[in-house]
Amino acid sequence: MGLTVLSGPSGVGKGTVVAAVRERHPEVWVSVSATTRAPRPGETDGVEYHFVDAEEFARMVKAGEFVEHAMFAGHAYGTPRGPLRERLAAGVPCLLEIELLGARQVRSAMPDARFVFLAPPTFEELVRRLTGRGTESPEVIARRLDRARIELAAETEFDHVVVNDDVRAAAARLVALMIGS
Ligand SMILES: Nc1ncnc2c1ncn2[C@@H]1O[C@H](COP(=O)(O)OP(=O)(O)OP(=O)(O)O)[C@@H](O)[C@H]1O
Ligand SMILES: Nc1nc2c(ncn2[C@@H]2O[C@H](COP(=O)(O)O)[C@@H](O)[C@H]2O)c(=O)[nH]1
Repeated sequence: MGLTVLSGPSGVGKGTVVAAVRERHPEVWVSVSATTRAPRPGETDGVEYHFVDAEEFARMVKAGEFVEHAMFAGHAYGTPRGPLRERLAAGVPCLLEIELLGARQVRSAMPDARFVFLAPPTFEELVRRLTGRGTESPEVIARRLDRARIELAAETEFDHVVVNDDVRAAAARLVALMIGS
């Protein structure tokens, strides 16, 4: 139980696997991060993210409102502290979907958390997924793939590796690690 951190390169399918977990396991609470990036079509403020501007993000950092925060491909992302603290205190299984630098910060602050790396079946498949999603420009895709190489090299820092070959199977493996079912 407690806190699980899910990381993995951009486009591997973290959001898709987390959505599958939520569908079948409403008892799992998923943190909603703050970000300075613009919403993608179909994203709603307060659902996928709290979309904030750089000034508000800086204020939140200064006020100590984040458990962790990091820059990723030109935008800031952070995990709000208050909601996570409340759910953990209530004994709710909590899930953070965050990139590598944030995961390392959580590892330092909360070493008892469980750290899971979501890996692609192959690098070529990762490129196909990221490109096929169609949400980023070629320049942003290139930045995210540069970062993906760094993230993939850090796989061994994690307690568990789940390969996202099939969404339902990967979600089931993640839940089994989180709550043992
Ligand atoms: N197991 C899978 N097989 C095939 N396609 C997948 C699989 N999992 C996810 N995808 C597809 O890959 C694309 C990227 O998935 P998703 O947006 O969930 O990735 P992500 O890791 O959350 O990315 P980011 O970190 O950039 O937000 C989506 O188009 C999604 O439908
Ligand atoms: N360190 C953090 N990383 C986060 C957080 N929320 C999301 N993320 C990660 O950022 C990248 C890009 O996300 P995208 O939605 O723009 O594709 C991805 O790896 C997310 O997991 C956070 O609060 N802190």
